[in-house]
Amino acid sequence: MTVQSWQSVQQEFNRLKDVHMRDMFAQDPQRANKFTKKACDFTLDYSKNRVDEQALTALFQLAKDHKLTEKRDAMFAGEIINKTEHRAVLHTALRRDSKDSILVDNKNVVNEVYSTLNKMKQFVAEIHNGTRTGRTGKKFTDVVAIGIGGSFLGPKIVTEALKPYQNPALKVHFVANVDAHHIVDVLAKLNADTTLVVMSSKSFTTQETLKNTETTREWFLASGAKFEDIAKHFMCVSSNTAKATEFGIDPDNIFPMWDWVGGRYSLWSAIGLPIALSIGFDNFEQILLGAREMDAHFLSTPLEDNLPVIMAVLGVWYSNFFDCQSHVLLPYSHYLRGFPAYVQQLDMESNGKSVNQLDQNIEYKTGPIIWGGEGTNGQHAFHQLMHQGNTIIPADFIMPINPNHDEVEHHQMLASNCFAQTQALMQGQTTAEIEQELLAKGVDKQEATRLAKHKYMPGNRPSNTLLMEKLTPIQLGRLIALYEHKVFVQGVIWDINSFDQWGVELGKVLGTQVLSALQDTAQPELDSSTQQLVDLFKQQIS
Ligand SMILES: O=P(O)(O)OC[C@H]1O[C@](O)(CO)[C@@H](O)[C@@H]1O
Repeated sequence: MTVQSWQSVQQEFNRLKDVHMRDMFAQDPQRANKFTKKACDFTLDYSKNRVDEQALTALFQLAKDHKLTEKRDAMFAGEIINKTEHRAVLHTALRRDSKDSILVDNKNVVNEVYSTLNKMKQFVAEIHNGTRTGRTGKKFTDVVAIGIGGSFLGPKIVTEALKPYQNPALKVHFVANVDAHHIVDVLAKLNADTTLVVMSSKSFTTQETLKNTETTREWFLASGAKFEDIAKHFMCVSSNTAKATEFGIDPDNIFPMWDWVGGRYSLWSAIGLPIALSIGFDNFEQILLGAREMDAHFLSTPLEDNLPVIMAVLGVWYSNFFDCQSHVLLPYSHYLRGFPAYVQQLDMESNGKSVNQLDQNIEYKTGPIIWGGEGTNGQHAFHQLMHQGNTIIPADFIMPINPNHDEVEHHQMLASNCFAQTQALMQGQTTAEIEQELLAKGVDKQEATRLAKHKYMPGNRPSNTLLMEKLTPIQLGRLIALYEHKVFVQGVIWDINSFDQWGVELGKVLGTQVLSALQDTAQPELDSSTQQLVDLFKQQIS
């Protein structure tokens, strides 16, 4: 980080670190209005953060000094910004207008994107209208979507979030884990004659995905199908056409992916095929359109009014100055219950880094631990620590104002809990207030003083509230793109490469070695603890 920007923000932190948001609200009746921005049908209220205009100015300057706008434009233009894998980063090309042009190796990638989208569109229509059937001529009723990480989380959470748009005649089942309890349970309910399998793996080397697909292929053949029937039932999305064909997938059934799309940024590509199969291609296009709108907002809005930038600089403020370790996502929406897990991969796989773009080790904090869960459930579980634990956890409260049901009172209760949690986190409750309450209830003075200590709510705990009118395909596209860009901005400020993921590789290599020890096909050198676990497993497995 440039020393000057760092120092300016540090000064702001020193000025504000002991100021309570209660006092900020009391002193400025315009505070909520001042720190609320509307864009892309979102309202972002970030007034319950420990900042004022001066601190925010320093934070935006930090982003400017890290050449945010230049780096953002370089990403959108297809420059090789992933410098450890020597790749462009162009998930935004997946949602561009068909008339646009972005050149990678002298090829307009937007044309490739649209030829794949057209192939998806035709495929989805054929499955939905029954012109493409299974081997016995029956219409498909189920899709088993196999993939993991970025080839799973995006399609799964989007399909789940858009339940009201799902086609009831075609049920999509997602399977990721190599733990066969999942695939076995899923397949047990299905009829192979009416089941379509979509295997998604950008690399086509991922152990879990290959194994689950093999198991599904065995199940399919055991149903009486012949080897040549596989072509009618197994589709695949991959950038590794050679490996996919070698595996037995018909080349016509391979939907392409490109190395300029990272797995965790890929739901907009053919990796989104299970989404389109579930909610229809028109709705899938709406998701792309929403993301395109958020891209336009990110590209053209001054940093001070730019939603992903505001959320990003606030995150940096808490990680690097308040020393916060985690960030919690709290969707007050059952349909968005998977969103924290999605952002967890997006953010932690992107920004969990400790070497900068100049190949130097860095000491400052980078990506926070992302976690969360749906409201109000969390209020009866982990919110205790958010309110009274001795660590600050910045929170994003996310809520659609209009639900997809007619239970008005339920929704009012949901909203009141969401808003009240932001209020409780911000204002807290002083020991004097608590003591007063206890005395009024007839508790004696000594007991009231003692209890007040335990009931004390420090408050001053920051949160953003992100409201949307309704959770629709277009709005979900905007929401996901908002978080993608937030992660990008933070990566720029931390001067890291947000687009590689070397940290997951060693586990894969060692996993293969340990497997050879479990299967007695090799005797790798293992540390005594790992060897002991292998021996125990082999002794006790029946
Ligand atoms: O699509 P693939 O190549 O099977 O990879 C799945 C996931 O595995 C990872 O490489 C991590 O192991 C993710 O980045 C990726 O989304």
